Amino acid sequence: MDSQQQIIIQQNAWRDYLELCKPRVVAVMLLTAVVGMCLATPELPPIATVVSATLGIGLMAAGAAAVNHVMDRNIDAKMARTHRRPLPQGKIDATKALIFAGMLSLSGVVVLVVWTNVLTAWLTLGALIGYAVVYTMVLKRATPLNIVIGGIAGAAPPLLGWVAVTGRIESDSLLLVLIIFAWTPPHFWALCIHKKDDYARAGIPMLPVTHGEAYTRLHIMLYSVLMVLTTLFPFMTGMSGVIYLMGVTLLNLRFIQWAVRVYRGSDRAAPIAMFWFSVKYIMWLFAVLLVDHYVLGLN
Ligand code: HEM
Ligand SMILES: CC(C)=CCC/C(C)=C/CC/C(C)=C/COP(=O)(O)OP(=O)(O)O
Repeated sequence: MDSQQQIIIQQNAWRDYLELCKPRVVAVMLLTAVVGMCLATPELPPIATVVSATLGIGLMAAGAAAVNHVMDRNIDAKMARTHRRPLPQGKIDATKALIFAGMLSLSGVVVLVVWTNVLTAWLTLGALIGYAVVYTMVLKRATPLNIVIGGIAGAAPPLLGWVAVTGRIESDSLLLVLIIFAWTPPHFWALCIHKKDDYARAGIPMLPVTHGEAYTRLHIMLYSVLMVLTTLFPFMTGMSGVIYLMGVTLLNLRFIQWAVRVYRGSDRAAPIAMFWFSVKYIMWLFAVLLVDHYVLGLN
């Protein structure tokens, strides 16, 4: 093998390791964490805290994602959506991936303990265990309520960002957690309807597999309404102002429109379109929270 071929293989190996980190999901989580940091204080949060907390939370979230790739490698091999991942393809073996996950997670803990604060490190460790162990190893395989409960881990980043800045758990930060917590079931179940056969083949008890599509569509609708209600809390408590209210109302109208289309069930493309909209929705919602915070300077 010549040196050029070796370089190409090494470049591809890095791409595989990056894939273990679920970089796009983690990036959006970090957006919600940074917004948590910004909303925690009327001034700009200290830049050193923003850097260390983003790095630490990012490393630990990536570590959790890599553990998920290891634990789910046999399931992933059976699903069309995931069978090309590095572990099912044999591009990375499980031991190496686990060492990689351990290194990411440990360096994340060190960054948070040394440069952020210990409470943030503990809470992020809780989220890591919540996703990598409680959701991935237990709930995902056990109950169709897996993502309702497991969603707490994915919803944690705004709290983690907030605590990084203040050192305390404050009630306003929990409102942001609540929004992502209520958003997660419609986000995931929409995809799940589209990928129902995949999950059935892999023997994973996701809601459309265990309770059928109609039941799942109804629950997407119910959780969407619940989510819309939770998005009003930041305005009702005075944490955010009218810019947020106007922005989130537009987003909510579109979300409910998608939920209705999915609920009706006649448009086969609606669930996957709703899933992709849900990703844009959560990014825009946190962007609007940020704009509102700095333009209106309410808290
Ligand atoms: C336990 C809770 C959650 C579950 C079960 C879940 C499930 C999923 C699944 C199965 C995908 C498809 C991944 C793929 O095909 O690679 C996905 C994509 C995505 N999720 Fe979630 N999700 C959860 C929480 C979150 C949270 C909290 C966020 C961000 C705040 C998020 C952001 C995203 C993004 C950005 C994508 C698109 C990734 C891409 O571009 O490929 N998810 N989610
Ligand atoms: C420390 C911290 C903030 C931890 C959160 C970690 C994290 C990356 C959560 C991601 C949520 C997610 C994409 C779940 C899907 O898992 P799945 O196994 O159901 O989906 P898959 O089939 O695509 O792997």
